[in-house]
Amino acid sequence: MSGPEPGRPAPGGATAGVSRSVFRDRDELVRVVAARLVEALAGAQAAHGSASVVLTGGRVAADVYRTVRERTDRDSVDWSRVDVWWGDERFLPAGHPDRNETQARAALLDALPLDPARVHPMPADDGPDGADPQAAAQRYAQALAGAAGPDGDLPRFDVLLLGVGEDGHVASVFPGHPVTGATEPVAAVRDSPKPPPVRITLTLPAIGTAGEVWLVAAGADKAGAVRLALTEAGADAVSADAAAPGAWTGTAGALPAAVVRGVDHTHWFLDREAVPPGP
Ligand SMILES: O=C1O[C@H](COP(=O)(O)O)[C@@H](O)[C@H](O)[C@H]1O
Repeated sequence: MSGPEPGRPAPGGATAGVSRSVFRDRDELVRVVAARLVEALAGAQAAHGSASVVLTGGRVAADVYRTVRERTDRDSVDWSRVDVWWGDERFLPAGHPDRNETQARAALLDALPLDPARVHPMPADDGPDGADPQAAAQRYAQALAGAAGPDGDLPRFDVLLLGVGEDGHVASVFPGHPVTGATEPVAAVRDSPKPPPVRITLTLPAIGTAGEVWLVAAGADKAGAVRLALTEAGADAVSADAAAPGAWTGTAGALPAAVVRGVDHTHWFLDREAVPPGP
């Protein structure tokens, strides 16, 4: 591994609060993110009495969830005092295998003694609002507001996990899509460039209320987006003109992965393949 201790700020990083860790391979990356997640949730409970996590979808996230499930120390977290939210969802019927909720439940949540009232999946397209993603997004915003304190629309998010798309999207905020400019906490996404076309997502301002934002990316197909995003984040001095073929080739400023920040800290967890050689 290179870089600072995972999940902890880089000393003297170019941008305050943005740091990264690069792991030998995907397995090591997944192991460390799983370990840090257990540690962070236990730490949040020690500090606040409860903890909250915002889950992402995607392949590497599923591996992290399976690894948390298998950890012998996983019960250092009191799972009955964890609030589980989602950063985005594919707007499909409940139980559909492509829903991020279905993936997270199968990989981890079904094995944990969670309080069902504290598990907050985004609505499905056969839910109370039917196939109206705008109404479903509004419903999720209301659920978030209901869990928030008196002064805000959003509850405390201790750790917010993000996968990173080959195009530099995070959650379901896609580069060049109008959702990048959304200011309400939760947005409906139509015409997603990645299937399925209809989604629900936390917006960039909502993501930015999390204490810790962790971006997790593995594999060479993510290297172009990672390079651009780290350039914009100021966490690395790489050239923006070297995006991998097929990856996002727009300007770094338009890349959602480049602009997300946690309130306290933003950390990139990467494997070596996702980090192209520097200049
Ligand atoms: O569609 C989505 O994709 C991204 C990235 O997924 P990956 O499999 O390329 O890691 C994910 O972060 C997002 O939650 C999901 O809806």
